[in-house]
Amino acid sequence: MCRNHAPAAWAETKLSDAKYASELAAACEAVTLASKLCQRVQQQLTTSEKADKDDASPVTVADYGAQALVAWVLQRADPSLKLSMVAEEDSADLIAPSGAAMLARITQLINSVLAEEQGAAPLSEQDVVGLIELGGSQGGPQGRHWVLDPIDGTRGFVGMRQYAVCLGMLQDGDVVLGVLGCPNLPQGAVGDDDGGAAAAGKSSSADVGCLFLAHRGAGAYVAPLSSSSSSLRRISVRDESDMGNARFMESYESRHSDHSFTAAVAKQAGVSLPPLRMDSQVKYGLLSRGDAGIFMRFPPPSYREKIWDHAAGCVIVEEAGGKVTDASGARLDFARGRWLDLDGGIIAAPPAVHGAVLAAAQAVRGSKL
Ligand SMILES: Nc1ncnc2c1ncn2[C@@H]1O[C@H](COP(=O)(O)O)[C@@H](OP(=O)(O)O)[C@H]1O
Ligand SMILES: [Mg+2]
Repeated sequence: MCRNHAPAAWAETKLSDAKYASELAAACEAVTLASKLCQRVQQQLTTSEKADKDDASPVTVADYGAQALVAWVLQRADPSLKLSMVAEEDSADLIAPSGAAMLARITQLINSVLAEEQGAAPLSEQDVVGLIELGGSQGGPQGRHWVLDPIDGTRGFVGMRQYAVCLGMLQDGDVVLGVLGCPNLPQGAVGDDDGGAAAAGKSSSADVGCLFLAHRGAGAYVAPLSSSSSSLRRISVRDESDMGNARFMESYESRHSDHSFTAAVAKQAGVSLPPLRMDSQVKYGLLSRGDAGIFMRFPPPSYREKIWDHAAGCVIVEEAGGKVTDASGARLDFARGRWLDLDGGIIAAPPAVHGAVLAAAQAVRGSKL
């Protein structure tokens, strides 16, 4: 029996008596706690770590720490169930002799967050390894699997831009819950194109930090990350039929998504505003909140997408009234294991706009064959 109760802010919404309300409450608690750990690490990044974007250590500590905390909350919420979690990190590097110092650093960080935020007893290094190893599930079409990216947008995290803690719940092949913790995202509308760096610079201010959440059939919502249990707002995509006013979003990193291809698709579709480039699934949140009208992602052909990079964002967009497909128009299938095999790329937008962008993408693809 899941012990989490629906927060007070859900009272007037369809969430309060929704089928997976207690699981969603646990997911929100898990993502909020993991986001606090990430914020703590990001605020402590030294000048040299910020400057050297290839130094993986701070983001590695936060990645492992966030994964262990999410597993800790989910397991505590329902100790009677064996947790199945498909998550990005594994313990191999930590249990190797060379990982001893890193494991000690992660355990110390987790314990300081647990003591301050939960008043919980400290975990041992063994506990931490065990929690991280819970993320090794293969997922699949049957039963319940949690899907976690502990830090999506690792380059944004180190670059002091946008990143997100992303947690979805897959039930018999369908993603039924999604939660995104976005510590650097302003609560007000975002319209600039600096990759979110300006917002990250103000990350301690009260109006920065968002929690997006969705329950299949009960809507998509946003709350301030710091007070998500007391405040909630239903969100929906902005159906912009005038493509001249539509803004599209794509990856900040051009190696993750082909910027020249999306520029050609935008031109073909009649989109004239410049793109909004941001790291991570924050983009799905912005689409769901109506800050921008289109999301496009076209990775190199050899790249294989993973389910944790899209599961939470996808259900949030769909519950906000949007449509998410691959480049041939098929819905994303999260039930095939850890990988998300899809055709060409991802397009997300309100239904009418989606059709126009899909047609434009297919025309541009056709012209390049
Ligand atoms: N060469 C590549 N092509 C496409 N996606 C890539 C990539 N290398 C990494 N990624 C994925 O892109 C994600 C970030 O997406 P975005 O570009 O929207 O910020 C990364 O998530 P992580 O940061 O969790 O590793 C990673 O999974
Ligand atoms: Mg990711």
